[in-house]
Amino acid sequence: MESSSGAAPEFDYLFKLLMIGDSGVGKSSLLLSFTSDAFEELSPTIGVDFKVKHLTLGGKKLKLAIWDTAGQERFRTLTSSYYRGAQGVIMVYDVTRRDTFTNLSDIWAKEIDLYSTNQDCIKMLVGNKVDKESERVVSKKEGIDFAREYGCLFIECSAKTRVNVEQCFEELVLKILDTPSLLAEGSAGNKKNIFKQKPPESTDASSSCC
Ligand SMILES: Nc1nc2c(ncn2[C@@H]2O[C@H](COP(=O)(O)OP(=O)(O)OP(=O)(O)O)[C@@H](O)[C@H]2O)c(=O)[nH]1
Repeated sequence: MESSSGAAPEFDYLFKLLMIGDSGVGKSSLLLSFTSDAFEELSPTIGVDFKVKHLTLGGKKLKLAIWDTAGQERFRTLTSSYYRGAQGVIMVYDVTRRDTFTNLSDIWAKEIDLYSTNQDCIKMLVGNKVDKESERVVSKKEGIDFAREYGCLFIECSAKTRVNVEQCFEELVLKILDTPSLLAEGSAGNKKNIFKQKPPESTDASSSCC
């Protein structure tokens, strides 16, 4: 996206990331923690929410368009379209709720297989709410084993304390930067990049809900 004045491009790569997982696991909280360094009580997402984050990683200027989907079935509409063109998918579960972990294989991994348009799409498994260690019911080893079986990256974090939140997004992005087919798609010069898809009110550094 080079400006007509010939100024330096706003970014080298634009990547679309998607967040999925059961309702209440902390997807929106993780996104808020990453984009605004904040943690506050949030209402359940309706449909899909969207934020943009600029960062420099691996010497590249990046623009991340991060789509935060609703976990509640009744708010999930147009599901397949969320996946279109995503270079990375973040699958979140709550380490204090076993059902959110079992639903990874029952629901969320199946959805990725069904809808992801990108064979090389990088998957990141995230066990959230590790600040509630005394209430933990899913062990770190179970997370590691699941990630190995499904070919995902893996991290445990807390949106509340911000432990590992930046690492979660950065490790995913570094892996995307390491994958030539995904890089080509996200390149600023690629006319088919995801801003042709008109995300819901895609305003910079802000969020919108539909
Ligand atoms: N203790 C703790 N609570 C968290 C953490 N992350 C989120 N929460 C809380 O968990 C609840 C659900 O968080 P959300 O971010 O709305 O969850 P969500 O996955 O986006 O839910 P949907 O929008 O319904 O899909 C809220 O009460 C959050 O404050 C965390 O890391 N630690």
